[in-house]
Amino acid sequence: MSPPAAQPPSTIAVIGLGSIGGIAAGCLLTAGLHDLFACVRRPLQSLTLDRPGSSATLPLRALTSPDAAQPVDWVLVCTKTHETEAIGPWLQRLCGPATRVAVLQNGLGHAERVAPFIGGAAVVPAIVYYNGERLAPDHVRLTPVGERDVAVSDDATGRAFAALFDGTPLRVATSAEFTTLLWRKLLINAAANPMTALTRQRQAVLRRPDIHALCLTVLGEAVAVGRAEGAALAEDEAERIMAALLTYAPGLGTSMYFDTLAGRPLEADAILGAIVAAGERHGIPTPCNQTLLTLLRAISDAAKTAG
Ligand SMILES: NC(=O)C1=CN([C@@H]2O[C@H](COP(=O)(O)OP(=O)(O)OC[C@H]3O[C@@H](n4cnc5c(N)ncnc54)[C@H](OP(=O)(O)O)[C@@H]3O)[C@@H](O)[C@H]2O)C=CC1
Ligand SMILES: CC(C)(CO)C(=O)C(=O)O
Repeated sequence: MSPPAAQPPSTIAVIGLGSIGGIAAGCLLTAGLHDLFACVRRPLQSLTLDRPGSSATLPLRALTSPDAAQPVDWVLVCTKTHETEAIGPWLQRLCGPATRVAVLQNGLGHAERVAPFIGGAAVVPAIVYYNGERLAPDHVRLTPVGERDVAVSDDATGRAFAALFDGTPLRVATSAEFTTLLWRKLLINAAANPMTALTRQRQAVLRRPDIHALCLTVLGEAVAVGRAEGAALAEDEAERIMAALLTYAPGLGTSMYFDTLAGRPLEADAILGAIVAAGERHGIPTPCNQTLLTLLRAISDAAKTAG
C-alpha cells in the first residue's frame, strides 16, 4: 500500500451503501483522510468492514434526504445500474460545477447513465474488481480478487480519483487500455453472473464441466462483439476469462446471485443486454447471450412486479 499522498481532504458522498459502496466508504473511513458521508434510505450510525484478517466498526455520517445535501468534491455512485434514475435527486443536490462523479458499476456507458442528473460535473467510470458481500445493512465483507481492486482511465480525473484512495486498503490502478479492461470485466460478468443467478449457486458452479462449456459459448459470442467495439481481446480471451474466474474462491457469490436470492430486479440489461445490443449494431449474432438475457429479464420483471 502506498503512503498517504499530501493532499487536502475532500468532501465525499457515497450513494448506495451496499456491497460495493459500503466497502469503498469503509476503506476511505479506515484511512480517515477525507470528510465522507453516505446517502441512504434508512438511517445508519456505523459501518462494519470485514477484510482479510481484520474487522472494524467505523462511525458513519449518513443523510436520508437529498434536501439535506450540498455540493461536494466527489460523489461515488455505487447503486445498481437500474437504480441510477432513482438517485437523480441526490445527484442533483450533490453536484456543483467543481464536483467529480465516480461511477462504480458493472456494464458499459457509466457516464451516459448519470449525465441527465449531474449538470457539467466530470465523470470517472470505474471498473470494480473486488468482490463485495453485504452481510447486514451496516456490515460488508471485502474479498480482493486479482492484482487491483478498481481501475479507472489514465487521465486527469482518473488520476485524481485514484489519489483519493492513497493510504486506504483499496488498490486503485489507472490504465490507458480502459475500453479493453471494460470489456474484459463485462466478459467476467457475462459468465459468472447469469450462471450463479440462474442456478442459485455460488461461483463453485462455474467448475462444473457443462457450465464451463456453456460459459465458453457465451463468451465466444461476446468476445467477437467486444473486438468490434474496439477492445483488444486475445484469440483465446474466452479461455483466459474462465481461467481467471477459476482463481476466485468457489464460495464467493456474484451481485446478480444475491439479487436473485433477495427477489430484487437484476442487471440483466446492463450486462447481457449490453452485449446483445452491441452485437446487433455490428451484425454479430449472439444467440446464447440473447437466451440468457430473456431468462434473466423474466426473473427480473417478476421481481419488479412482486416488489
Ligand atoms: N457485489 C460485487 O461483488 C460487485 C458488484 N459490482 C457492481 O457494483 C454495482 C453495485 O452493486 P452492489 O454494491 O453489489 O449492489 P447492492 O445491491 O449491494 O447495493 C446497492 C445499494 O444501493 C442502494 N440504493 C438503491 N437505490 C437507492 C436510492 N434510491 N437511494 C439510496 N440508495 C439506494 C441500496 O440501498 P438499500 O439498502 O436501501 O436497498 C443498496 O445499499 C453494480 O453495478 C454491481 O454490478 C461490481 C463488482 C463486484
Ligand atoms: C466479479 C464479480 C463476478 C464478483 O466479484 C462481479 O463483478 C459481480 O459480482 O457482479
